Amino acid sequence: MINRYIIETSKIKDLIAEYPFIINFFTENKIETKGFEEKTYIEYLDHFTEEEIEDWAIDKEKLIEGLEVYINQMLEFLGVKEENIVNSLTIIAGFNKSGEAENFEQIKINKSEIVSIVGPTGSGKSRLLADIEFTAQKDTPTGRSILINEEVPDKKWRFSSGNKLVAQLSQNMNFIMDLTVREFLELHAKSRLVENEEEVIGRIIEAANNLAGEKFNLDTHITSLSGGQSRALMIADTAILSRSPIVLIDEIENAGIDRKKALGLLVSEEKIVLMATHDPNLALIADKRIVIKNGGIHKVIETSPEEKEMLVELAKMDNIIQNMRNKLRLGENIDKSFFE
Ligand SMILES: Nc1ncnc2c1ncn2[C@@H]1O[C@H](COP(=O)(O)OP(=O)(O)OP(=O)(O)O)[C@@H](O)[C@H]1O
Repeated sequence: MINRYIIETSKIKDLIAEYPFIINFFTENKIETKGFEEKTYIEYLDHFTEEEIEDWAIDKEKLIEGLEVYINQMLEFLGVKEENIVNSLTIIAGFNKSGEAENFEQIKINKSEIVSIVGPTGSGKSRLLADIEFTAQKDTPTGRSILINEEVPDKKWRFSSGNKLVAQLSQNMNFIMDLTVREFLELHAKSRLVENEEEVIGRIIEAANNLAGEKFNLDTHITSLSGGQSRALMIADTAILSRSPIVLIDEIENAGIDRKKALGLLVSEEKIVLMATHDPNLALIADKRIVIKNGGIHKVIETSPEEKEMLVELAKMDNIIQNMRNKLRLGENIDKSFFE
């Protein structure tokens, strides 16, 4: 929570760095802070002449109080009450399936980082995700421990349902109830006590349509969404509405959505993203990849500059394939011009 003291004493540039969304408040209230970055908000408000205050009906007290309320409401909405902020997740080594110590001491993953998890079938990728979800403390088959913000996490993460540490996005989204997209999102928004429900629902449907190939709207029934559309909806819902600071994704390669945009959306909401994937397009977007072998973390590879460079070529290849797919879908013929 922010209080009046912080607003009165912080420089405008520090307020913007800490609470970037206040730019919206400034714009809405026609507050032009350019040139005043080094001043406090109060100093800015004090620079107006009596005449200007009268002409523009500037209500200083209202603008100070308004900013305080705005910041606190946004923090509440974004789920960043102080105690819920997760800046880092640390995995402390345990043992592989043969009982040998894992090949590392600890791995720290920071907010807004993407980490991919690779390894053969049955090697223990899901086990690692489960350790994180359960915030293991040497009490799972791997003997690993998980730290949050470099400390043994509060038990609330394990047991509270509305305040989960981890949101899981899995390959199969089976909707049981036949609701419209709007009813479905309203249910979620209500259970998460969102105040500006309409606005949030609007943002989610827009983000989801940005990810999905074919558009859908709020009156579409969720049971009639295609696989790609429902996944896009779940990703947008998780990114925007979920308070869980950590998102685990299980194989989104065949999802029929714009996967890169989906990752971008999740990361822009300051979440830690761990995803099991073997798709080079995604695995190389990650900052690191954890390689699992025989139940243990075998090594951690930092994505190299060369690999990052290859993403450009990979994106072109991916585009060619996507275009071919679209043509096929539309019943057209494919020719070699795709490779030119
Ligand atoms: N370090 C470990 N010690 C003991 N058992 C382990 C360890 N790691 C994984 N296991 C067990 O091995 C089995 C397979 O692991 P898991 O399901 O996590 O594999 P996976 O890599 O997710 O496989 P898939 O790619 O098929 O989904 C599980 O029963 C899991 O509990």
